[in-house]
Amino acid sequence: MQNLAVYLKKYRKESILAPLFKLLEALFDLFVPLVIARMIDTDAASNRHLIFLYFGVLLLLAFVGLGFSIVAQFFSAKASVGFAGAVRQAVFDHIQTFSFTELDAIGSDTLITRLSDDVNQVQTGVNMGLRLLLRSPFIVLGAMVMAFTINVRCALVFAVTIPILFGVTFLIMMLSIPLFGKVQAGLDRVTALTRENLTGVRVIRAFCREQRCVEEFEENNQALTHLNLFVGRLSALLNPLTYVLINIATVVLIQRAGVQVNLGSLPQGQVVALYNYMLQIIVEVIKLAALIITLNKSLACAKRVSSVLDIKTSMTYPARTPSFHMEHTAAPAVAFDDVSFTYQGAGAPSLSHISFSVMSGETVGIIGGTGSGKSTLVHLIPRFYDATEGSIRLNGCPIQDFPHEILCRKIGIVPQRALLFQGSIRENMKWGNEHASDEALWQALTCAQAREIVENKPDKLDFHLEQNGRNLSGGQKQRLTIARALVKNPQLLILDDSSSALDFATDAALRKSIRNLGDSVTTFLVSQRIAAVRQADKILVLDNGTLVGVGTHEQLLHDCPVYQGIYESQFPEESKKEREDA
Ligand SMILES: Nc1ncnc2c1ncn2[C@@H]1O[C@H](COP(=O)(O)OP(=O)(O)OP(=O)(O)O)[C@@H](O)[C@H]1O
Repeated sequence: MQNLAVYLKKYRKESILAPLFKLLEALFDLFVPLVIARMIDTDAASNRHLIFLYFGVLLLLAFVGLGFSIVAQFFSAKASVGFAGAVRQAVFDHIQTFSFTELDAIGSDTLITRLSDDVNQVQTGVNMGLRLLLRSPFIVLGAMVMAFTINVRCALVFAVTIPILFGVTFLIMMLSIPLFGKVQAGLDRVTALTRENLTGVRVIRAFCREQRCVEEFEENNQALTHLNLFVGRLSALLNPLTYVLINIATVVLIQRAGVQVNLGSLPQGQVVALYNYMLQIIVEVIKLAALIITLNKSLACAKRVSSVLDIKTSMTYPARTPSFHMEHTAAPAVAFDDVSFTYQGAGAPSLSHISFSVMSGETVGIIGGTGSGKSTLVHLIPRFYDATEGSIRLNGCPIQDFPHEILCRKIGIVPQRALLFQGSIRENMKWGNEHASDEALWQALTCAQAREIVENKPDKLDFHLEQNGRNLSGGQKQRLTIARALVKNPQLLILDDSSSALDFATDAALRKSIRNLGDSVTTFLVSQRIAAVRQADKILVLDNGTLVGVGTHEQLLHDCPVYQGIYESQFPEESKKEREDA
């Protein structure tokens, strides 16, 4: 958790001043019962002015205490809010460094809970901790010391009660700490279900799964509620237990003090002072109990936030570009050499011993059945994942030697799921190149067969896209994401099944304009459709993670049984005719 403490260091001054002012407030509070005792023990008839003086002192103590309390609150709020802001930013920045392997392993739902709810809990913990962590024990122990200055025999009641109080508090704390972690994990599950439900609402309704979703949510929500209730009850035990203990102690105290008052060895005012000290202890122990519950929650949340910061990304990039002479223009644009890849936690490899090379300017089709490894293969090129075995080279240079920005600049990838962000079309297009002119944007849109879509929108390039581009159709989104990748002028363009929502004519026109991009652009077209890849210079056929064929459409029809099978299933008439002709 030291990795979180670093962010509080920036608020060192506030973190010292907040408890300090709280201690000053506490010190003033401790004098109040003494002044009241003096007031009671003063003969009112002969010393009226003294009574008014004590009254004035009491008012002064109250106002000065209030002033200290406000200042302490200011500093603790400043420190805790600033600290939480810095932690939130640090966690967000750190997540950006994660490779897909880490993101897959930890899961986005728990990251959202940790970044929002957990950080908020830590903020509350820091705020309360700075104000009360020292104040409450200080008042409890201070009240005991003051009691000893009044009467040692009565003060012994305090000396016995206070350690028992601390013991009970500690026991409940130890029991509840691990449960708070479980509560947050339960919250992760509920967040995951909510997210899945909201993002998949159309599918859920189409399959009439609303009732099942409600039941599943209810099940998890109930489990979370029960756990929360159990932890709440456990923590709530603290208050009645401490009340009972203090009330017993108060009865014993009054009995002892009463005896001494009867004997004439203790003035009545001092009994009231002792009683007031006992009341102060009750109030502070209640605050302490609330503080401990909050701190427990905060600690459990802080551990979860800290564990995100502890994750080291498995992907590192060099700071410097490989020198120009290391990138050979004559070398293949992309070369896979005996590449295998297994997802973390998956038993079997998703790709096994893949070797092929592609020259600059070539168009490569990747085809294969569902789950054959097509997306996995293209995800290795921009280093979404690193190959578990073998090597991948770009222009003769290992991909691990490219700094992140250079790799990003070289490769334009259009993922299977078209994703656009809230903002104007122009803003989205400029993700590819922030300096791109409108002319360059229109060029990319034209190439991606998206010009008409934008021209028909009321504000053209300024048309506002909703979150996830939900005010566009699936095909429109796909074309805009292709245009976004083209704005980059990438050397490598990867289209991962990104024309699946396009009609045949648009798909054909798109492929034609991509083929015309020129010799400097190497294109990977991932598809399950033969029509989408048949004109590629080279087609890779994947079957269950292995490369079972490489060649042109004609070559593969001749010598790749898997390709033949796909062709027959998609073009039954033609393949029948070809067989008859043969
Ligand atoms: N993040 C992941 N974690 C674990 N296994 C994965 C992950 N992504 C994919 N896989 C597995 O890897 C294999 C290849 O998946 P991949 O997505 O590359 O197939 P694909 O050929 O692109 O399929 P499709 O045409 O359906 O998109 C599948 O068995 C899949 O279950």
